[in-house]
Amino acid sequence: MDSESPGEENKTKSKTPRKTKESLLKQKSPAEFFAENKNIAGFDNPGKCLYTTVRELVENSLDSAESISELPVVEIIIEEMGKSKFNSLIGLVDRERIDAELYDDYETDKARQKRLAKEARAQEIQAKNAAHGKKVTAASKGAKGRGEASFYRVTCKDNGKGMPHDDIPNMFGRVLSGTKYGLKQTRGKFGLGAKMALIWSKMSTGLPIEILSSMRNQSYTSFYRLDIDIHQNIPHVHLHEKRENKDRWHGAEIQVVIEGNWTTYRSKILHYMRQMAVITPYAQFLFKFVSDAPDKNVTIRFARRTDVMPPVPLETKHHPSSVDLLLIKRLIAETSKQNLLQFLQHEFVNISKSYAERLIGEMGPDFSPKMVVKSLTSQQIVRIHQLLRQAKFDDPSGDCLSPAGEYNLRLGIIKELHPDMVATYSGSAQVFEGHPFIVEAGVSVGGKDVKQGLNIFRFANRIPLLFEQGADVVTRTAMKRINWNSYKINQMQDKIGVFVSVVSTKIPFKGTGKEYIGDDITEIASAVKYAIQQCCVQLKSKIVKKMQAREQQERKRNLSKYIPDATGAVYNVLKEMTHLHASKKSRYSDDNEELLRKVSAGLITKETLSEKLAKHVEQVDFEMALEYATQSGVSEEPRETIYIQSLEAENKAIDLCAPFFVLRVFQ
Ligand SMILES: Nc1ncnc2c1ncn2[C@@H]1O[C@H](COP(=O)(O)OP(=O)(O)OP(=O)(O)O)[C@@H](O)[C@H]1O
Repeated sequence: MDSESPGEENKTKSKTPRKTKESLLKQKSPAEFFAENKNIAGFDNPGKCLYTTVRELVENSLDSAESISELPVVEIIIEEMGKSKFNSLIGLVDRERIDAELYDDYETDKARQKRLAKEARAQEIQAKNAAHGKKVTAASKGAKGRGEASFYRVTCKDNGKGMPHDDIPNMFGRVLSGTKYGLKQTRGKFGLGAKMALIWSKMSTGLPIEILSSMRNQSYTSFYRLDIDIHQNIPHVHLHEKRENKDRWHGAEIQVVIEGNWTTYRSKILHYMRQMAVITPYAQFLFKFVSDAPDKNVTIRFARRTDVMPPVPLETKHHPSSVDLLLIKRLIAETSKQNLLQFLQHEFVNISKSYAERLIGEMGPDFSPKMVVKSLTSQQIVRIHQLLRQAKFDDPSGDCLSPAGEYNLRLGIIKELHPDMVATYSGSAQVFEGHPFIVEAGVSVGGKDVKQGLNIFRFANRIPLLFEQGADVVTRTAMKRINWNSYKINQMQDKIGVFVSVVSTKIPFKGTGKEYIGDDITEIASAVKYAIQQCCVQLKSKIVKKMQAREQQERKRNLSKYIPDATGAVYNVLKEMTHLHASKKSRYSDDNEELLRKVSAGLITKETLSEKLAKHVEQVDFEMALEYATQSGVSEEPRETIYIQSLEAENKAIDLCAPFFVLRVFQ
């Protein structure tokens, strides 16, 4: 019963306390919960909703193509719709404002004058700043009303696996349903993303989602237009049909119309796409933003840069030390194995037959290898759980994971930042709560459009993470736990790029928005620190060599600087000596006499002295460079490959051929 009748309320008032509305027991469906708390899934405001919708659709597309080892081709189109276009889409007639004062953005004439004057002043300051080369910030726009919503049709098309016809309604219309709950490295996990896009579309435009999909070798495509019943968390299908699939296309095309804000989230969306292209260089992306104002249109094609895909991540079994009571019960309910021995051996990783027998022996007299696993009592299951938590097991292997790979990471960094130097490192698999994980890192110094200080790029299961940077384990480690100075890197002045990619069967994201990995997991924090440090060690030796080369150049420059003065002084002394010698005021040894004769004959001049000294500096410098190169094993000089041809019998000459010359050596 929802509420009591007023009459009854009055009657009971004095006797029993009134039952308030809040104290009535109610239930909420998961869809209702997420609709009311959409921020925890990354749907905070219209701008962020547009960003997260794009993200969820793109990540589903990549998961889908990779699951069938298809090089991904993903097209994402955001079509901006003015209010009129949107209204005509839903069959609503545009209305002129009659009562202007009713509106949130209404301004009196006086207020308008005031605002315009303020804007003019701001523009003047901007112009002055620009003239003085100072940074110009975007001028604030005129007052904008709350109600001025922008609508966008977001379409994402891929060449992935597609979906079985009958599963589509639940995949898109039932919150917390998906195919990625297994123990496997995937971008998606919660069974929520696509549904949140639909819930937001329902909340902001009232429009359903449209899905076109076909699986490999399927003669038809499935078309669905569907909605979600938020209160019951069930799909509500408006239309579904099977259409002819002449081209045998496979993949999915999802279309949703939502409220958004391109202006505020444009740069985030483009950054996301760019970073996704960096970490997924084997995918081809076409991104389009289409507006009524053609100058706002954006088309970016992120070309495929390699045909080599990382291996497909494999589904793995649970590690015995990571399971809880609920999970053990579920595994027992779902297992096809008959007895306890088979169950332990086959439903977990790292339990061999002999180890399973030892474990069963340890469980106590109530247990035997042959006992029927489905007949275990609750107490017995608790005993199993206790033992699994205490016993020793080998760590899970990282073979089921699919890291980006050092090659891809390096490729991405070079493409993104064009750095002066870069180092990468790929760690071995480690474990957190029974889940294997791998950390890869890259650190770069210098580059184009890179700001001074730390520029951090984070990836988790090959998803770029753009929000909540401050609390993330990578940011904290890079800022607080790396002593950049000790690697000859200046944390404040150098342009440092830090790229870290973590892959795992379970990424411990904080929140369902998949925005960041917390800093409280020691295993991950220390692996991240180690990976960054390994890159820094490599960079340090490069930096030291560069510094030595620079010092050497400096020394040469300094020595050369004094050549004119030094030769001038020496030549003046020689001139003086020549005079003294000629006037017989001084006598010199034979060697010196010869020298003085050359000076008076004009064979030794200021110029010849200077030439000789310059040659000497050159020689000393060359010898030092050689010594340095032999010591450090580097040759900074450009090399030219030359090829030796076979000896010719007649003239016994060898031709050394380079692209620009041939050197013939006679014997
Ligand atoms: N483009 C697609 N191609 C094939 N299957 C898809 C596609 N998009 C969604 N799906 C299917 O729909 C399911 C639900 O997708 P949804 O985005 O709601 O959740 P998820 O990707 O499983 O997890 P998460 O909420 O973490 O993203 C997926 O598990 C997948 O099976």
